[in-house]
Amino acid sequence: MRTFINVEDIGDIRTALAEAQEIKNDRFKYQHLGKNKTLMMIFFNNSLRTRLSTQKAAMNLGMNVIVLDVNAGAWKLETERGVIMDGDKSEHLLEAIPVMASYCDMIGVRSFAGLTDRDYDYAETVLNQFIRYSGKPVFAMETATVHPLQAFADLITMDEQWQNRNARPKVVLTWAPHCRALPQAVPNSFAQWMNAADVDFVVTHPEGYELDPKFVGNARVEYNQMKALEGADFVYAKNWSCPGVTCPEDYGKILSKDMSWTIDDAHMAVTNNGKFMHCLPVRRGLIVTDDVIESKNSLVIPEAANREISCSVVIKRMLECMKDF
Ligand SMILES: NCCC[C@H](NC(=O)CCC(=O)O)C(=O)O
Ligand SMILES: NC(=O)OP(=O)(O)O
Repeated sequence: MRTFINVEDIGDIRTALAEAQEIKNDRFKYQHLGKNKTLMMIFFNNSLRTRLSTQKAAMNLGMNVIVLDVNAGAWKLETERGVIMDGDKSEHLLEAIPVMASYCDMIGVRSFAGLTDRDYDYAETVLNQFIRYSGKPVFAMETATVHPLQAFADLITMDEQWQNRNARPKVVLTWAPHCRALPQAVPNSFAQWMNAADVDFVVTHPEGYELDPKFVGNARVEYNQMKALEGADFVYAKNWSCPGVTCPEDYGKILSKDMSWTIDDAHMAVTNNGKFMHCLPVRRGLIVTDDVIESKNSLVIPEAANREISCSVVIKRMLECMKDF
């Protein structure tokens, strides 16, 4: 594996899930693979889980880790070409990338959507520059449009919960209100991975929040949230800003703060004793009530714990390929 961005990069899903369990049973089994190899994690945005779980996964695999917080101590980086750099940005990404790459063997990138220029965000401009100019294997640690390490961890968590059940689970991705405009990376990747998994997948959100067809595929979209949640086995809540699919000028905007979409006991009551899921960090009182997130049906902590496992599979596969290039 040379890049990890989309679900196709992981290949057969059942094989990947089996590999995840193998690693979970013995996290240090492949420690020899990373000896004298260095992972560089580059953060343009904040993180708790990704920072810690990725570092832990790399250490389990015997790697050395360098973490760069671009906004805390590094020169401010210009990311666009053709600009006169007379502002506060001292260095261009096109020099910084090969320099950073010269100190490592593998790169993880966190770079959220700017939410002002849809074409720039959906072209994954920053991530693709890392792929093109670093010459190293690169994985997304939440970029402009995707968060595959999260979606893979979510799938591992659901697989663990659903073991030995014959029927396909009903999985509902539901929009929920938030006070800030958030990216679409988490719902995009969740939708992409659920479409690839063997589940009955439904997406619900207010009108105007339609996700990009590239990710939502043929998933059922239901605008009535309560109807969508009926009989759900898994409820995946997330806020996202307007993806600009039906109305490009609304890209990145908050179209609704409708608090009737907040997941509370009344929402969970219509599910099939459904499990509550969220990638975290979550704002209580907006996305979900205290009672639901603290209930025995809440999977938010196991999801976060499985971030170490999903990342271990990805780094392991990249290390295994290194001898090939
Ligand atoms: N990596 C997990 C989610 C990161 C980001 N959330 C946030 O920025 C929340 C920030 C806040 O609640 O202030 C998102 O939605 O994509
Ligand atoms: N879920 C997730 O990616 O969390 P962080 O933003 O804290 O890394």
